[in-house]
Amino acid sequence: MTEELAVEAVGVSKAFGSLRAVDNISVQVAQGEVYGVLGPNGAGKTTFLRMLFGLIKPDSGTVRVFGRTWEDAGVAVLDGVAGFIESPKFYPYLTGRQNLEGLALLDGGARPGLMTEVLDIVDLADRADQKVGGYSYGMRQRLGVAASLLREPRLLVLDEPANGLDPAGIRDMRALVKRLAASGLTVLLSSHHMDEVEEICDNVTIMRKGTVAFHGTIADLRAMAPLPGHLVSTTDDDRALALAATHPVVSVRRGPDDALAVTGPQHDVSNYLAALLRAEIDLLAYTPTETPLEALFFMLTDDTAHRAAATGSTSLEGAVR
Ligand SMILES: Nc1ncnc2c1ncn2[C@@H]1O[C@H](COP(=O)(O)OP(=O)(O)OP(=O)(O)O)[C@@H](O)[C@H]1O
Repeated sequence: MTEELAVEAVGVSKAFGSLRAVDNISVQVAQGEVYGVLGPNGAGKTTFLRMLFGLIKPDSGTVRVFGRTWEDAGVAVLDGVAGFIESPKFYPYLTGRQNLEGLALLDGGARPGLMTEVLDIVDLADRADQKVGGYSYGMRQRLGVAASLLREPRLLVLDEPANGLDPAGIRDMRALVKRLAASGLTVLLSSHHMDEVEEICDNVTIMRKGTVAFHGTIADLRAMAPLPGHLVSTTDDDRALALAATHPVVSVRRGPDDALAVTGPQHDVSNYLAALLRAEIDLLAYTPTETPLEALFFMLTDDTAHRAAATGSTSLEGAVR
């Protein structure tokens, strides 16, 4: 017998007036996997997650969570599901532990030892008795995960958990999600960072303007990604261009800002750069442009504003491998 899916959304749509925020989305999340819903701002990720939690009702389509629909089971659909949409909210004048105790009480109490366990998991045991008002944004996000874990869920749903975090906060949040996944918990998270999804997810749905732009494994996604690109400045660009003829796998063209745009498999690019040095052409600057997966994300989602902000780059070159 095949195992019941954690989430099965079939042909789900939601419009706000004339805006089709989610347009015929189908997603299957298997138990035990980390599933990413990726897309730029306004792609429809939060609207989709809201429908899973029953916070809004789809106009059409079916959402099943562990086999149950809202129509059949009502709020019992959420048995075994926890998480947060947008940022979790806490009382700033209470400690982290007091906030969690209050939430546990509302849920009918937590089993002995659970509070300590969840504080340990989210790495807040040392700070649990300090007021939340003094917590960093990352600590509040982690406390939000702790609050979800108090329900001992089988499925954890996180809406952009790393949004607004500094690099250390992002690192801690990713490490936390990986720990939770390793413990067997199913995690469904939304993100607009390709690197986050690549690092922690098994499968991904990329959304663009309410629709699915890509759906598959991270390995499938990598296979579609364009080759890595670099901007290179040398002491003699004319000779560097001429030398490119002996490295046919590598594409070398004049790029923006007088740099040479060098594209190709990483190993061949390295060989080409070594050949430049042997020919006594020095490198003055060497800058990777967006990563191949970032480039693919921008291609799939047509997210030009985000892309310019993220990379300062204006063109995407390179063959599809
Ligand atoms: N309650 C609402 N009423 C009207 N429009 C809405 C409502 N909720 C969302 N939208 C619109 O639906 C679209 C999708 O929004 P949604 O928040 O789902 O996107 P998102 O992918 O989560 O974006 P973000 O990364 O910015 O959170 C947006 O254009 C948004 O303005």
